[in-house]
Amino acid sequence: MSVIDVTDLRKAYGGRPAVDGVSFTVEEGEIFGILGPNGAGKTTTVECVEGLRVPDAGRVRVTGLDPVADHDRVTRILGAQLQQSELQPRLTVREALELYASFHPRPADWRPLAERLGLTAKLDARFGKLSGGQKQRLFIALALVGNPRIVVLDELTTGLDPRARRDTWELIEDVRAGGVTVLLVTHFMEEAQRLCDRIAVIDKGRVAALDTPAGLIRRSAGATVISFTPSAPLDDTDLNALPGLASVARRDGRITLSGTDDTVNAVLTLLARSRVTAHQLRVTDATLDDAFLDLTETTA
Ligand SMILES: Nc1ncnc2c1ncn2[C@@H]1O[C@H](COP(=O)(O)OP(=O)(O)OP(=O)(O)O)[C@@H](O)[C@H]1O
Repeated sequence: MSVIDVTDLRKAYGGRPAVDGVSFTVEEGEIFGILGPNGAGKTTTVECVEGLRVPDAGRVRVTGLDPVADHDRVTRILGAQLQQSELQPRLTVREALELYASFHPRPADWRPLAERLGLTAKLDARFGKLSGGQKQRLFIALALVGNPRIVVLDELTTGLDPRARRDTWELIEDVRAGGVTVLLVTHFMEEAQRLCDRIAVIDKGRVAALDTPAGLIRRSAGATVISFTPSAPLDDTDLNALPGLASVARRDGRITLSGTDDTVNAVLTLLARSRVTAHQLRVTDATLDDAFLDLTETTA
């Protein structure tokens, strides 16, 4: 069953389209990622889902409700991560958690949430005195304190150190295991690959691709990467003629090719025919990073 339906969403600022016909559906219980370069329209899209922005055209539904017309009901179902400016600097962490819990009819117990997010020692600290990472963790706690059915997290782990980032990922997995649907805006490929069931890659206000992380990697042109240091120079013309080739890069005498399994086989044949030995030969799957660059480059 879908809990978020976005159909042909459009939103322009001063005549410049920021979101230009975006459609996607989020199923109940999934972690759905929105990935895209800076300025692609990700935040505008999720703000329309949250009812914070009014679309110019298109249709947005959250559990069948219109986030603008039914804003109060939608805010009870959907927990959103706050922007920094929305919290008073003098408020303590405890006061913020109690205040936000009081907004909801059936809030979560904020104490275990604070514990899980490493905020227990900071309960009496004022918001204005928290580090960037601590503020970020508080925002995540506030998004979850209302026991939402859906949570929208925009730049979830920006500003967190690697340990806190991994802890947060585990927390999100727990949240999902508890039946909550997660809509996640992220720049981090590792985060998207680890957490998301499906990802919409947004570029220039449009959906460039929508698939599972593995599906996005498979469909990108250079799904397989082969790298080696040749014992003798190889001719560019021969390399560029390889079947299925997506990219060639040379650096410090090392050659890195991306393409398909056919590319790998053909380069091995080429090496054997040229009597060139490949030192430190590595064949790896492309990462979501590679797929992302490929998908967002080809939609100009
Ligand atoms: N309030 C606004 N007024 C005018 N232009 C805006 C406004 N908000 C966003 N934009 C523009 O709309 C486009 C999309 O912005 P948006 O914040 O949705 O992108 P994003 O994908 O979330 O970017 P980022 O990853 O950098 O946060 C950008 O060109 C941005 O400059």
